[in-house]
Amino acid sequence: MVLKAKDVTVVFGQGENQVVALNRVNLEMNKGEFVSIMGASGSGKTTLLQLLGGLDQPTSGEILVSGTNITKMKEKELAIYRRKKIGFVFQQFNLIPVLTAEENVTLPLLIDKKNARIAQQKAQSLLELVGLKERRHHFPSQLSGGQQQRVAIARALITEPSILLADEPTGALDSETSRDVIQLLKKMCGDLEQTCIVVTHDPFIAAYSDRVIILADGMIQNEIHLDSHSDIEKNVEQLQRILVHRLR
Ligand SMILES: Nc1ncnc2c1ncn2[C@@H]1O[C@H](COP(=O)(O)OP(=O)(O)OP(=O)(O)O)[C@@H](O)[C@H]1O
Repeated sequence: MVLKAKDVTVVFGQGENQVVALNRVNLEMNKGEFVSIMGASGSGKTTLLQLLGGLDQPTSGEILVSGTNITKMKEKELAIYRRKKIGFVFQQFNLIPVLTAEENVTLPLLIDKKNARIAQQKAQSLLELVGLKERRHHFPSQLSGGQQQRVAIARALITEPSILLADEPTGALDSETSRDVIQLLKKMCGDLEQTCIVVTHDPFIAAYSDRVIILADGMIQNEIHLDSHSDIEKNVEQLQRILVHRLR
């Protein structure tokens, strides 16, 4: 098991303004699993992802990553954890506009003081894997949304993280590009045996998962196991049937 959340609670604010964003969540994820987190707006999806990525700490409970309790870590240690173990992909790509695709992908290794030439070679092979070899010298503004997200995926994978966290990675893309991006993410994570956790509102995206976790009011309301190698359309239908009742 690569990740375990034990009785995790997150409370924001105080008194009348208090919001319980996560309420005693328990979760386990295995190496190589591809998991989606769904739920209505405000159900706690982003909060959960941020905890798992070490961007925030729970009010109570524990998060264990490969057996290490990250909730006990100080900020400096957490920053190292994030840099070495976690890859992040966001809805808005978050590429640096003045850097080329290749420079954006290289950056996490340079920040980690790795050899520049090796970083460049690694970036080039990742950009080839995501289908952007010919565009590696383009700036983000010269790339389509789907291409920018491919660069962001390559950037997230360059440090060989054991967990890849994606918050609405297809939220800014049209449906056809979204499908290409989620298929790429799944293939890359599968090839590299990484655990991938995707927050999404879209059943067409969640349909590619091994497991879908549905949050409601900060609690896990339902877990659906899918055969992600089977007919994706069948998975979409199954999810839509369940979500019609759950996501009101
Ligand atoms: N920094 C914060 N301060 C106060 N309340 C917060 C904070 N962050 C999140 N919340 C609240 O916690 C709850 C869960 O928020 P979260 O962003 O995790 O939901 P979500 O499921 O990701 O929503 P969405 O789908 O709209 O992005 C919401 O009620 C939200 O208003």
